[in-house]
Amino acid sequence: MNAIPRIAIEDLSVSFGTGRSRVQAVRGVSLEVPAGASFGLVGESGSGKSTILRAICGLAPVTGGRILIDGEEIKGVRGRAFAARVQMVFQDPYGSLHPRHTLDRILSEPLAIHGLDDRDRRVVSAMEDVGLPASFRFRLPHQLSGGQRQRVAIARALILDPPILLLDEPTSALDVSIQAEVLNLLARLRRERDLTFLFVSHDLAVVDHMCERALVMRGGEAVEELGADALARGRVESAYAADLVRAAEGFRRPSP
Ligand SMILES: Nc1ncnc2c1ncn2[C@@H]1O[C@H](COP(=O)(O)OP(=O)(O)OP(=O)(O)O)[C@@H](O)[C@H]1O
Repeated sequence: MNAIPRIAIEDLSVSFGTGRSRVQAVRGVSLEVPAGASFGLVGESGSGKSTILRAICGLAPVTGGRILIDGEEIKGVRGRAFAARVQMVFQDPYGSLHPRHTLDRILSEPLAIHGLDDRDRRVVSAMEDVGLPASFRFRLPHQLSGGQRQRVAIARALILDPPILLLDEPTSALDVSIQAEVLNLLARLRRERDLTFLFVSHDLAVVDHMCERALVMRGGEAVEELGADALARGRVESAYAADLVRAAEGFRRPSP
């Protein structure tokens, strides 16, 4: 069984700036995510996790390596076809939602851009899928709680029915009591829609809950790849990954 991975990253390098201010954010990182899998990127702040997601979206200066989606190399400006296949959910839903646009407008816009009809039905059904009441349809982002805003961001990411979600610390800005709800929502949506996740978190406990495999990153480099067994039992090889395991201890796992 040598199925083509949904996402493949080969020897990826990303550098910001030039000369003495040059920062090499990602150094020769490779990974493969099969269709329907959830793959974690875990590591301390500044280790290059978000930069990998941005590079996939064409938002970071790639200096080496390749990015492939379903075996096809992705290069240059990402257009509509890419948006229909890959969507990103950011840490801060407040920053990523237009403050003066109602939920209706936020969710309708991608449908209009992609020329999809039946917008009323699609908007209502997208809200339902993420547990938002239909009565919220004409509210503005500031009239919602943090968790509800992140549900809107997830609904917007899924409205074009993409097979891939890139999730950048999607629950880190939320109250601890809300984090588990949003993680469980994401896990349910993945199961129901057979989505593929590339999931960034600094917290190994969250990655353990959400992912079957993960890459531990530090200083832009891949330190160690962890399989399900290593994630579940904290069986890691490097001292750095062991530190992440210790930091994750004590986290109460969200109930499934
Ligand atoms: N636009 C940019 N310009 C210059 N340097 C950048 C830029 N974006 C990221 N970097 C640098 O690249 C490195 C990796 O950052 P990145 O955001 O990918 O890390 P991270 O692991 O996602 O951490 P965090 O969780 O804090 O975002 C850091 O040294 C960061 O300062």
